Amino acid sequence: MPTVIEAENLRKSFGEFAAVDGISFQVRRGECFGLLGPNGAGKTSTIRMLYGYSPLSGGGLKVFGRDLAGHLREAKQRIGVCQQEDNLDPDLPVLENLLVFARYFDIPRARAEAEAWSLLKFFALDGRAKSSIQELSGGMKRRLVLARSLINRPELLILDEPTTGLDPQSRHQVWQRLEELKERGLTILLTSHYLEEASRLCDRLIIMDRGKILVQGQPAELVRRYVGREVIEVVAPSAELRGYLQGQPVEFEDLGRRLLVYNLPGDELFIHLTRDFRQDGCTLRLANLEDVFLRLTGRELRE
Ligand SMILES: Nc1ncnc2c1ncn2[C@@H]1O[C@H](COP(=O)(O)OP(=O)(O)OP(=O)(O)O)[C@@H](O)[C@H]1O
Repeated sequence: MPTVIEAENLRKSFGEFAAVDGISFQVRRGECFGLLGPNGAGKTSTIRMLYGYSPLSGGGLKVFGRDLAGHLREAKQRIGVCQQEDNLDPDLPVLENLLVFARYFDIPRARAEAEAWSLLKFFALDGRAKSSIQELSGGMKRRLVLARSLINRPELLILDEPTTGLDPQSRHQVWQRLEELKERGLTILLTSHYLEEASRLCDRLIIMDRGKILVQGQPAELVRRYVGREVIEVVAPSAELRGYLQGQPVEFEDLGRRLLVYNLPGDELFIHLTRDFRQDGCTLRLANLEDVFLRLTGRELRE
């Protein structure tokens, strides 16, 4: 499968500080690729380089098979970008926001109008075409920004935290639309600090922390490799339970108010804990990407 993005030892520094500290990854055509990590991991700094908004401090970057710096103008015609902040024009109604944006790509008016209406329909905003931006809810604004990022029919869509700040219902609505775009073959690169978003949408992802890549791979595979199938979660663990676990052939992560037990040999431990440490409130759940981050760093993804 052809490669859409090839990042080789990519670096971004602000003075002495390395926000992106030599990361390498490839995004293939048609896949949804994620950059997952806590606040400050370097996700936004990375993707700003990918769409030419911020120059590299070091390393190499090819987009659509060619060095990005050497064909930036042409590449920008083929990329859609949705930044974290809703930078819509508050002085223009919904439809005009799309049409004005289309001018940056020299899209003829008639084609821009047809495209804009089709996008408004796709994002369930066609009833709002004449509304002012101030009248829109947070979810509608985000869907409009997404619609705007598709006005030039991009081959690559870059999304910086597409659902941050949205309520769960709006978030699911955005996920459904992104899944449909994926099915149509669009290549998507997104950043996120929601593990559910990353697991659901991404074919492959990298987990970043402090400017570096911790791991990369398919979400389910990473969970299997670093955590296993299930995890016992204990809320407010007692000293007795902690003492008991010390003597068991399991690994656990003690976060103080929460304790997580990994690499469970079978059901016996959970049965034992729920029987003999009933007051500790143990639950058994499926392992997830948050556990992977915790296993690798000893810290929580969302602190
Ligand atoms: N223009 C800048 N000048 C100085 N430092 C910066 C600048 N932009 C980002 N940083 C720093 O670089 C680091 C990475 O920031 P970045 O925004 O890339 O992280 P992030 O993973 O996208 O986090 P978030 O989820 O909060 O957006 C942070 O420590 C941030 O303070």
